[in-house]
Amino acid sequence: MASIGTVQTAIDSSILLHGRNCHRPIIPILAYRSKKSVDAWGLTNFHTVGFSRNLCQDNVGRLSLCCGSAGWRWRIKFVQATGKGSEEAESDDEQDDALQATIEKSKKVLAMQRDLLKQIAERKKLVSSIKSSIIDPESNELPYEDSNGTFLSNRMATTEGDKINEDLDHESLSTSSVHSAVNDVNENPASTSSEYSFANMTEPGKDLPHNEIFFESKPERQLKATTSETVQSQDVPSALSKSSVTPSPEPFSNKNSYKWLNNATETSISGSETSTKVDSDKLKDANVGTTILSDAPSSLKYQKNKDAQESSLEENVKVQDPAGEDVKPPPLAGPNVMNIILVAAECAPWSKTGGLGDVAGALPKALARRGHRVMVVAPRYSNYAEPQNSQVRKIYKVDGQDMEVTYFQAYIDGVDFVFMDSPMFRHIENNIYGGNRVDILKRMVLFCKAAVEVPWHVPCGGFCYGDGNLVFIANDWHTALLPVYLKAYYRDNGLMKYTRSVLVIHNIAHQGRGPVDDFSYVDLPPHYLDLFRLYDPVGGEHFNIFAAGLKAADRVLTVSHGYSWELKTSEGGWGLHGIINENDWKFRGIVNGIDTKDWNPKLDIFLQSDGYVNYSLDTLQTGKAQCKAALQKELGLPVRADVPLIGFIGRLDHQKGVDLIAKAVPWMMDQDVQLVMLGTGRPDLERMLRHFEGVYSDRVRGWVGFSVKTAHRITAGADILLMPSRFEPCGLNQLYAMCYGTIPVVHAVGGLRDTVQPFNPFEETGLGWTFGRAEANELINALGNCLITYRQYKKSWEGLQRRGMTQDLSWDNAAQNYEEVLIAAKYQW
Ligand SMILES: Nc1ncnc2c1ncn2[C@@H]1O[C@H](COP(=O)(O)OP(=O)(O)O[C@H]2O[C@H](CO)[C@@H](O)[C@H](O)[C@H]2O)[C@@H](O)[C@H]1O
Repeated sequence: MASIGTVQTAIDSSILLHGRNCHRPIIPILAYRSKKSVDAWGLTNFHTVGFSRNLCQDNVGRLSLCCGSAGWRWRIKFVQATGKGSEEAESDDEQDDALQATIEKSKKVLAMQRDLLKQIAERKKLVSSIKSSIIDPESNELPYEDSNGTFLSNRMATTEGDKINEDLDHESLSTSSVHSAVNDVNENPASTSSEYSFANMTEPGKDLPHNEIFFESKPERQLKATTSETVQSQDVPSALSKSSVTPSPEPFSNKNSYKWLNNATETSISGSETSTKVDSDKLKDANVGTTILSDAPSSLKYQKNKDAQESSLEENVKVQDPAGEDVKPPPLAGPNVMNIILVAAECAPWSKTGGLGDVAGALPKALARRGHRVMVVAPRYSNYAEPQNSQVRKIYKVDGQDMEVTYFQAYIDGVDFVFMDSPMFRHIENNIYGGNRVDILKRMVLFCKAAVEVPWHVPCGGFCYGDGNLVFIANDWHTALLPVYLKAYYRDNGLMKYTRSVLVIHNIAHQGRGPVDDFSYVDLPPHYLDLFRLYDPVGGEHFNIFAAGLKAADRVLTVSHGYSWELKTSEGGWGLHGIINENDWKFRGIVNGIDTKDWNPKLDIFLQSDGYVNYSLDTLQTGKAQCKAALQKELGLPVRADVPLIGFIGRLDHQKGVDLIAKAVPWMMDQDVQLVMLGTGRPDLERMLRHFEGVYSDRVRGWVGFSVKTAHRITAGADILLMPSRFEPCGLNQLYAMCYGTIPVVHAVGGLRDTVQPFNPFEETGLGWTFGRAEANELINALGNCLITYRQYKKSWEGLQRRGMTQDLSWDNAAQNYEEVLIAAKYQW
């Protein structure tokens, strides 16, 4: 057989092959790929699939082909029977093709290398021009706390900073113009709206004779999906978004950077097989591609990340070195590298009311360290310093009204942080769960509807995540609608088939309950009501968002082993235990980690002024003593080294057992101790804190408010941390305390039982004191033993501190466990 041409096309199109009309039969040989893949498909991927019966040829040589399913693209090689008719002839032909392809590939690799070297040179020029024209942003790097105690970075928080932000926004516009130019050459069918319509949609796997090949090569697919399968465009039609408003591009404020970006982008998504492959290697290389593209438009970020970028580019060149001398080690996740999007209503340090914010700020970084491409999506409650306006806007319906969202983004520590801006989220930074039930519900409807489409619409580092090899991690009831939307709007309609969702329970006590009529707000097909409808003796029949999320999610996690057990009991499940038990097969507990950069006595930025000092295990005795004295001084307590200083940090509510401390206070005051309590919450408990401070002004401080700085300082300065929580899914404060050589006294429940092994004086083991029932006398008993050890057994005390400080509490272990769950979800059909 002789090849007479190769054509890449969508199906159902007519192909004109001039002068090829003859009497011998023409046979199309097809190679196919999915909608999402931008992977190179070499000649070797051709499969003879015998579609000749679908091939019509008119008398001017126009071939029309009718096969496959809508939305798929095909590569078609046309061959004519030569008369040889033998297998030998066919194999000669294939060898010729393969040789030709290899030569073409080599040429393109060389061209690509030349391009990259040119880009490096241009970049170096740009770096030096930026150096001479702007202030070094690193010089003003220390974070500060705003009036509400919210931890922010003061970089670019000044008027001057705002100006820089504006400039950067202009540059982001230039990015979007590059993206739209790039769309013209983007072959990904997902960017063609008709191909994504529900009506046209048929299951690709069903129509393809070779779908088994597609599935068999999963590990390969997932790696590609994480890198090159990502979608370039914001034009993927949305089942939910009404329209997209993209402002017209403004003039580029930095021609050099635009030029560089343009080069990089063109190279990255070149339609040729070879360059696509090379680029996928580049992207595979631990977010290298992301760094290059995301940073290019911003001269400031560009300067900040210059070292990383230079080495990235050099590594890219090395990776493509045909000699292959310097091969980078594979990511820790190995071939299971995925695109991960964590969606949460709060994310530290930008927004935080408690532990969820800490988790959303830290877990993604640990997952990124394992090699995954990771994004966090959170609402933008106020003007954050780092994130830049991506100029992507979408409109979603909430309760019949059009709501516009705009996305801001920053790339920090290997993670894409995407913040969703909308009038609904603005100006509630001090009360992010505030408002009436329906207001909160509507906010979460908007957040989840939009979040599920972020992987299509928001290019990070120049490339959208795409929906292949993608897993969402939703958190608590606020984002429990996400798994439901993923299913109802997309997967039920054959879309986002390879996207999975995991729902994490941080606290089952808040469930998004309401009357059954609330279903009208969530905008779902009527039969979905069953997922939400729940009956329990307390609430009767009601609407329950957490219930629906637990059922719809592919996997469910909670934040400790102890809590995962408790959730299955009628006492611990708060009405959802039935659903959790029914879904036990997909349920697991993973103990939280901590951010060992933020919460580290050696590095803690809040211990660098006002008499506080950083300390480590080596300087524990002097350093911690100095912090204690600084805390006593700052709070106006007598500065005494010998008095045990007891701390409490947390929400003032029933969960945290503050009332148990209140009952124990009279006893404590007889023990010659100092007590410092920091918290906000129930007004009666806030009043109680103030009352104790008034009555025992020389021994008690009750700080009503939310202050991250004070939380760090209490953790460092206190000797003992009390956590008498009635239930505690994991608890982070006891973990922070142990890292700072502060001994926890806790109710042995949930994650507290998992993480605080009780002190055994005979074997000198354990990490703190625990008590079995949430009762004041039990707390008094445990605290009494703790005080005796503090006063009389100094060596044992030091041992407790040492053991606590030398634990590995980082997120790295937990991230590996999360990865296992994400992989399980991915292979679940
Ligand atoms: N007034 C205040 N000022 C400053 N900082 C304050 C503060 N009050 C609390 N914090 C901080 O908020 C965080 C609280 O985290 P926790 O894990 O103890 O509880 P939370 O109940 O919010 O989280 C839920 O989710 C987390 C994460 O999964 C689980 O560990 C936990 O058990 C579950 O209840 C800590 O970083 C603490 O320092």
